[in-house]
Amino acid sequence: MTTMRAIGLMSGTSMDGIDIAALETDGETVTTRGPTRFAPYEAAFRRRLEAALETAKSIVDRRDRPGDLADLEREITRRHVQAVRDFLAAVGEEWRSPSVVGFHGQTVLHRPGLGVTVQLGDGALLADELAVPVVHDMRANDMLRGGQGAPLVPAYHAALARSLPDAFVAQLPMVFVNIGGISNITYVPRDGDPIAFDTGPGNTLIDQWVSREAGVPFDAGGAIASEGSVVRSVVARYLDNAFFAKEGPKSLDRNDFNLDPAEGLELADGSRTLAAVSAEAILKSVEHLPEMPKLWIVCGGGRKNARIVDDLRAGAERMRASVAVAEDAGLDGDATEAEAWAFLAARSLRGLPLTFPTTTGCKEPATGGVLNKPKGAR
Ligand SMILES: Nc1ncnc2c1ncn2[C@@H]1O[C@H](COP(=O)(O)OP(=O)(O)OP(=O)(O)O)[C@@H](O)[C@H]1O
Ligand SMILES: CC(=O)N[C@H]1[C@@H]2OC[C@@H](O2)[C@@H](O)[C@@H]1O[C@H](C)C(=O)O
Repeated sequence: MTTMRAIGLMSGTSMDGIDIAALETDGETVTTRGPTRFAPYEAAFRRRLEAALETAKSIVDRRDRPGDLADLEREITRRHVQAVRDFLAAVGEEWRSPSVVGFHGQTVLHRPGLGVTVQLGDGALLADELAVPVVHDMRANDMLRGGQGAPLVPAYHAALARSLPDAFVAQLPMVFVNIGGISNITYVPRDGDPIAFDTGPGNTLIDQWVSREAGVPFDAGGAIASEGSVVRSVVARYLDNAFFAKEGPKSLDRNDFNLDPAEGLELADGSRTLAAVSAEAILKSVEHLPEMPKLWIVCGGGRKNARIVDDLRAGAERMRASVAVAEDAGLDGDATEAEAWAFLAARSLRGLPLTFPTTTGCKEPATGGVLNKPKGAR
């Protein structure tokens, strides 16, 4: 199978902007990881996206677009068009004519129990504007086949794990951790399919906390948390949630956890405590794994919060495992999800499975995604 150049676009639950990454792949192995870029959302647009989560609660049919959601969908798509144009203008010649774009869109509602997941993003419009085939809506088919519709990044994590230098491959079974707005893990065994599930709140509670209490969008480096102490009773209240005892596959909506248990804490103690919640929620995942992982590789914006990573390291050490941030393994921890969407688009074009019974709970391995050919190619 010949390889293709693919672009992946991720606007995740942190709602901080659009991650863009290019990949050369055949959808099974990763030949080259290409250039990346981040197009941030300004504070006002982030607030509009947050408001959309409230509006989206009234959605019954996933095609419903109540309130301003139809306008917002066009605006999100327009921003992706611009982000890709800026990206293509900045990259080397060899990356300027991608074969396909994998488009995540913005999740505004995720209710796996009801079989509903909604990502705002108009794949046909993006394809027409860019004059490139676009694969979008990659979660829906998995849900139709009995899956959670998330996480989808495990197929890529598994391919990445096997592409790492020998010293890392020797540490299978390993776990990839993505600390985005929500955190999720992929357990990669020595043989067989990966096991994956969402593990709990990643940065979203920390972001909401410092935004409200200090007027900043995130706790850069974990500096605010570094001034505070962990309040164990609050961590215990968060971890008491029935979600953690549940076996995977399982997935979360951004609103499944909120700041209630942290109310009344002082700024720095709140940040430190929520960082501990993020780390401990991830570590608790071993209760649902067949074997202790030897290595945890940490991707996503949360790896830049030193307190989360410290807590992860301390917990992993107690389990005789080590923690590496993505860059220690030669990866780009900001781009992993966008790369995954490029990889999944390539898989979708080939009709390969995006999800597995062990990653989302689908009945059998399921492909997915909607292919939008640009005007003129239809
Ligand atoms: N320098 C930093 N220090 C601490 N935290 C950071 C830093 N930079 C980014 N972050 C955190 O990372 C978040 C963005 O992470 P990321 O882009 O991985 O999330 P996402 O893709 O939106 O989410 P998801 O994986 O849930 O879809 C920010 O909202 C912020 O909380
Ligand atoms: C419904 C939805 O958008 N879920 C996101 C979210 O952010 C992290 C976690 O929750 C994960 O399940 C998923 O994203 C990643 C990219 C995934 O599907 O693998």
